[in-house]
Amino acid sequence: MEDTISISQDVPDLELGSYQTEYSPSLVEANPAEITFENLVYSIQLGNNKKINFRKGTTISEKVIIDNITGSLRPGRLTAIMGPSGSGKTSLLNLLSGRNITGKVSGNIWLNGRPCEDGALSLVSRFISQDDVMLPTMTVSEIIEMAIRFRVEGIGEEELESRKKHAINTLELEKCQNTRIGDSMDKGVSGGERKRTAIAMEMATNSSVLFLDEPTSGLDIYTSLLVIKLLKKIAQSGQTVITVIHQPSSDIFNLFDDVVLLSQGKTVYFGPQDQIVPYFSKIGYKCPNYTNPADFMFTDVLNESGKDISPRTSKLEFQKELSQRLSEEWNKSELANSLRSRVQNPNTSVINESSFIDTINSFSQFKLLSQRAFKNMARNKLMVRIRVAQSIIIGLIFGIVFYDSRNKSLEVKIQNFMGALFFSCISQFLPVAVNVLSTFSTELHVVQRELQSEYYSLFPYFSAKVLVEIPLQIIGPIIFTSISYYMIGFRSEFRYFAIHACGLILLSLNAFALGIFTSTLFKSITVALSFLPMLVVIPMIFGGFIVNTGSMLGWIGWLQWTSPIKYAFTMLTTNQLSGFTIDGEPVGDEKLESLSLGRFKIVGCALFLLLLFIIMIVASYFGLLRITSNGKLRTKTTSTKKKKSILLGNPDERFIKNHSNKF
Ligand SMILES: Nc1ncnc2c1ncn2[C@@H]1O[C@H](COP(=O)(O)OP(=O)(O)OP(=O)(O)O)[C@@H](O)[C@H]1O
Repeated sequence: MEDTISISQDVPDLELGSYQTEYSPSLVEANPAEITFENLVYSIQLGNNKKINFRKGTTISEKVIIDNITGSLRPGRLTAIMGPSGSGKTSLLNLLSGRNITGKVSGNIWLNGRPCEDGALSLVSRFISQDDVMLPTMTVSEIIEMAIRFRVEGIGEEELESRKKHAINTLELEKCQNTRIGDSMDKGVSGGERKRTAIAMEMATNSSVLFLDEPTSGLDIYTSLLVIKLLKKIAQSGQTVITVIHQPSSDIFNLFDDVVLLSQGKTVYFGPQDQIVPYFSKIGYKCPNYTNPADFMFTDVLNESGKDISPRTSKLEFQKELSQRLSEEWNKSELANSLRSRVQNPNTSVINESSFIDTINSFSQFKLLSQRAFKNMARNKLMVRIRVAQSIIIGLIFGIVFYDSRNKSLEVKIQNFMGALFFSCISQFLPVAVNVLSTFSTELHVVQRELQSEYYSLFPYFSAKVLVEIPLQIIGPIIFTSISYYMIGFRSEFRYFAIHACGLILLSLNAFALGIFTSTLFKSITVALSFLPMLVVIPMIFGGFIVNTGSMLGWIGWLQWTSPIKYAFTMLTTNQLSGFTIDGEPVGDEKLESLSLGRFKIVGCALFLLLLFIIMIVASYFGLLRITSNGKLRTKTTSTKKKKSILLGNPDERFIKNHSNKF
């Protein structure tokens, strides 16, 4: 066994046909890394949704997802994790890579014999998730370049170019390197190119271990084969490559060095790919000639197709019994014994600091993220155009509808002014909140993925996002005010115009913050969009125009002080009516008094709008922190320093006596 699964530097070169490019694995300077794990158990508490097993009359409050798995993943080898849907493939990958763990974990994981608690493995590994979301406005080349810049502090242009070129060449992305990623509305690269870009992003920086969750999902057979061939090349360069895969074709299956077969969270097979057919044949499952071994495992072994299930046994129970039986067979096998002895004698070679995946400092992250956000906004012409067009069109409509109100009778003039001021506020609040919510919800997926991949941290991202968006929220109200203000006939001196524009700008910033905050409340954009009207209608009702807030019941009237529309409306109305007299009569102040807008005047209202904006931005930050840390605001994150000290430290004592392995 030791021979069959030993690390082979002498793996024969693959026939890559037209994909054979000049490939120099020298870029990967990372140390070879062996991941070993023993008795891994991962279970989820079912909490309030306790499942009741009516037959046995017991309450199950825990679901075991990974059930006592032991194994070794070695450098230079491409390992496939396979199994039926729901068998625990993604959970095992997450467990090994230390991502998305929401349940209880027991067992041990080591990297070259060092205990990998506290997510230390993330320092030397990259994870490519199934949802390869990327900013649609960026090109393949820019995405790879950004990934490198986020990893290497102060990288020189020459090295950057060489790393980028290497990644592009290796992943066969030359043809589409200047094509934008695109999305469903604006088609960009193909699905296969997108997948390869995701791999290129991660392999452009050194890493000893590469985890992939279904890299071939949604791809045709030909492109899937290409992707797996590329993974094989990466493995041959010395990395440990582990991929979850669904139903591979026989060509793809033959490329794997090792296979992990799971059923109901249990190990059914864990060893060399070329031993799988003999192994199952030995325990009574003979693979027919000319049959894809992967198909054979799914149909003949894991489902025992053709076998009659007793009508008294449910499919689930049958599956459980079968998994139990197959895993017992596995545990008794010679291959399992060899694997256990491998786990007891792992490679314990030193891991150099050069193998650690770095991130740049927070200020450099902020700089890069601001540049990216500006570029993204400049390219996202549709959103900018919509914002500008909205301001022009609504400004013109207001100008026409309320045209020259100044020269109407006093009653008409005041009625028109009130209507124009209130709906000016609404026009700079509602559309902004909806636009921000819909665009930010899409961006959020990208940010979540990048945060998980530890390209940057949330604070630099959020600061850059707010900084870059502020100008857009300023331009809209300025355009709107420039068009409508003088057409309506508001006070003509410039200072009144400036105060009017400032009030609307501050309101627009509040709408921006509300849009971001709402997107952090819900996982689904549809739910968030349905919830938003409620968050907008309440400030509208308490805005001071629809209902006289002075007449409201005290226990509900306080809500007016939380409404940014109220402060903006008060600011704009005071700006137009304060000190307005007719024949010495203080008509404007009387009107203001009758509106019960409160004692805050222009400056006070501006300060409150600023305060509400700050509160909402801080709330948005914590909302983002909550959703990007899986709902746990105070997640225990281990510092990079601690992770480094774990990996640079001595191997576990139990392995020191066996310190004889060499790759
Ligand atoms: N956080 C969780 N809460 C509850 N159940 C979970 C959780 N995570 C995983 N599961 C359950 O654990 C089982 C294994 O899930 P996992 O996603 O690992 O399976 P999989 O083999 O990758 O499936 P697929 O091939 O369909 O993606 C499934 O039944 C899933 O519903």
